[in-house]
Amino acid sequence: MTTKFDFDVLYIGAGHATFDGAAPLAATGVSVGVIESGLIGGTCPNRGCNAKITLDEAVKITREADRLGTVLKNHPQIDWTANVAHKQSIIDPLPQGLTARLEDAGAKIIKGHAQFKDAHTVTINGNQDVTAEKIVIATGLKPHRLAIPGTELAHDSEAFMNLTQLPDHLTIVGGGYIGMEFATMANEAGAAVTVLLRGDTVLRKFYQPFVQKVVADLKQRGVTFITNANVQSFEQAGDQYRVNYGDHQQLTTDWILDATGRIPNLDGLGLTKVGVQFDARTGVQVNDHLQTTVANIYAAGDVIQSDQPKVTPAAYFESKYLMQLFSGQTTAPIQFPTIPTVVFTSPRIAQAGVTVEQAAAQGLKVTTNDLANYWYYQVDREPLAQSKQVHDAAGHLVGVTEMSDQAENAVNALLPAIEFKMDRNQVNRLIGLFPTIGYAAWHRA
Ligand SMILES: Cc1cc2nc3c(=O)[nH]c(=O)nc-3n(C[C@H](O)[C@H](O)[C@H](O)COP(=O)(O)OP(=O)(O)OC[C@H]3O[C@@H](n4cnc5c(N)ncnc54)[C@H](O)[C@@H]3O)c2cc1C
Ligand SMILES: NC(=O)c1ccc[n+]([C@@H]2O[C@H](COP(=O)([O-])OP(=O)(O)OC[C@H]3O[C@@H](n4cnc5c(N)ncnc54)[C@H](O)[C@@H]3O)[C@@H](O)[C@H]2O)c1
Repeated sequence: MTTKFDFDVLYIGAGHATFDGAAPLAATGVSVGVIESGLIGGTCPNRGCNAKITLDEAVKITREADRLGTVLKNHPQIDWTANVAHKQSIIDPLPQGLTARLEDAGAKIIKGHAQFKDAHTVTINGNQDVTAEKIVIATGLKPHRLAIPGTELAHDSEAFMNLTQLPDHLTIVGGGYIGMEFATMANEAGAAVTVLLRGDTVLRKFYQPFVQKVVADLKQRGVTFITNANVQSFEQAGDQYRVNYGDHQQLTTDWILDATGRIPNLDGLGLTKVGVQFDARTGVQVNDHLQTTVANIYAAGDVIQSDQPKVTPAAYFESKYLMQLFSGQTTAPIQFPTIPTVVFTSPRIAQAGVTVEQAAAQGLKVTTNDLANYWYYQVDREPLAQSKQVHDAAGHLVGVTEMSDQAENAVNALLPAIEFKMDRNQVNRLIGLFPTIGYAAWHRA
């Protein structure tokens, strides 16, 4: 591109929004720099998806072992301390592997905190200027913290996943992805769990009848849900903590997880100085080329204002799009494919495409499959397994939502049919391995 600057493209942040595209971009000969203040890989590998799914594996197994109790001789239990050590052994090598992926492709990694000096220059740790023709803001999200007295006594999801001892009683504020996934893990590992909800809705972006079944199951397993909790303050109470909520109500707990959402990570970035428009709550404004209000500055991943869910598949796709844009493979606006989402409760709830609610509004046909009645879901005795398929008037599958232990795999299997609007003949030619969850899902496409 140019020799006027240190780099053709400089990324701020080294998460999925960067590395999935920055490595192949560097491999095309474009000169690429990546600035990272923390661990290479960002949230997903180090304190998000990979860490969480490793801890969850034992949850899935003990739940299944429970159901197959009459078949299995010894009932397994989760050793939380060992589980956290196992998680650490899985994620520890990831930053090094991702560093190699970037550097082997020719990208240069610069460790430190970046702040804009002008539209082409960022200062690292206040003392080193780096210039680039194009700069990508990919700084992700950080935990939102409740603005109440004692908020410093609460912790975030990363701290929970690093707990070497499981607290006897855990209080979780928030009923979103983190609240529900972590309530599931802590409950199965043996902690008493109380979830404090702002209103009475949990996982509001997921199909509510499925969510209600998952919540009812967690209640049956001992998790307490307090609706309209209006959390007011946290206080130290000896070795424990007091949570003041509602109308002079209190509970005592050993550990508090603030799971009230995540907000754009724009600390000390200097966006106002260079004229990049942003909103502190919703993120950096971008157009349909992921370009900010400053022409040579782009943004991708969790940090952008977008209708897409704040999940790795969206960050991955945006990163790949910028790679294509910067290497001259495209000039077209970004066109998002179907971005699927899943909450890793037990069972999971996964969805892609048109939701059941949207289908109702659009008059589309919704079919229900009671998967618990299907023999393959009876192999591991799944009591909670159902799926909903949405078809358009021509019979194309346009949406699916599933609640089951392998809902993520079922939805993955159906993505091509949704994304490429396959007709009946095409669907009929996709013959999956039998017996598998993918086959079972295709059977219903
Ligand atoms: C607990 C948890 C579980 C999750 N589970 C899933 C899941 O199962 N599936 C899924 O799809 N998604 C999941 N997510 C969401 C997923 O992690 C994010 O969507 C994804 O990581 C976004 O990538 P990103 O590159 O946009 O941001 P990040 O991965 O957050 O990367 C941003 C990077 O920028 C760095 N940075 C910030 N400011 C600066 C600066 N000024 N200078 C230098 N560096 C800076 C940060 O240190 C960070 O490394 C989870 C998130 C959490 C918190
Ligand atoms: N499986 C996945 O893909 C996955 C898993 C974990 C996290 N994530 C990502 O991380 C992000 C953050 O997750 P999250 O669960 O923190 O956020 P979230 O937005 O999913 O949920 C936040 C919850 O906190 C509640 N809340 C907000 N203020 C409150 C208050 N004052 N009192 C009580 N409750 C309050 C909200 O009503 C909501 O239920 C998600 O948006 C998601 O993109 C994804």
